[in-house]
Amino acid sequence: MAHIKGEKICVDYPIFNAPHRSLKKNLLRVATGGRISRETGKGVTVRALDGIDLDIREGDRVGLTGHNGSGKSTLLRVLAGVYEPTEGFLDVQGRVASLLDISIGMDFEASGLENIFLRGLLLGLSKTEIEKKLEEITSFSELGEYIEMPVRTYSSGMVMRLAFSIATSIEADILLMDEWLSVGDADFVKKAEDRMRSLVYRTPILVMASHSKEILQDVCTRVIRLEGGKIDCSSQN
Ligand SMILES: Nc1ncnc2c1ncn2[C@@H]1O[C@H](COP(=O)(O)OP(=O)(O)OP(=O)(O)O)[C@@H](O)[C@H]1O
Repeated sequence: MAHIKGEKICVDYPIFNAPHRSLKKNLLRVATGGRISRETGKGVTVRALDGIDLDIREGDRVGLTGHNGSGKSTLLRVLAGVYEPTEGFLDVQGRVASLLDISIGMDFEASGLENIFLRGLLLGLSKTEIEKKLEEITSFSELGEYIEMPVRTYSSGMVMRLAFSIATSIEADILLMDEWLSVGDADFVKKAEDRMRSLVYRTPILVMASHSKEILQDVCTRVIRLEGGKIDCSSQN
């Protein structure tokens, strides 16, 4: 069974070359960002996550919301295994698909077809799995003969179509997203929306950050609000 369990997760970012002198207190009283600390001997750090407890099970579609700098992307990266918690415990059971930056790792000198393999491998698919999906991904992208051309010859919208078609072809137990994905021109957007929904509803667990109340209400079964790296318990539903 897919499952995410976290206890008192903290993430500190060390800041190199940061000024050691604090600005006046009234300037520091801001509504955004993690807590900046200047401990002697430790240098300057930003505590982006501060004691996060999580218990996410199959069937949960969890929305992460909160101000800029409240820790949403950091939490997604911790769940994706990009960052290790500085403190606390995290157990992620299941195959994780991270759609945090769908065009990362794209080789612009390689063809669309070659990029399907490259991206597929990065997403954790085997070569055989990618071969099985090749036809479907190519046809969904509607890139026609361009699929055999180097990606550097694509427009930015064409690159996103390709990246989106690959990213949404995966099968995973846990899906991580930074905002609802929507790409392409008016015609493509409609079918991209259907494809996103199909992916989200067939994946046992979704964790998605979003600033859109409508998307969170529409897609998620519960919402976690982060505030300065902590869970705002009063806002959970
Ligand atoms: N690479 C980094 N180095 C240092 N500090 C960082 C880094 N990435 C994020 N932070 C800090 O961590 C805190 C949380 O940032 P994070 O990107 O997780 O917030 P967010 O909720 O995703 O924000 P947004 O809504 O703007 O995307 C902020 O205070 C930010 O300044």
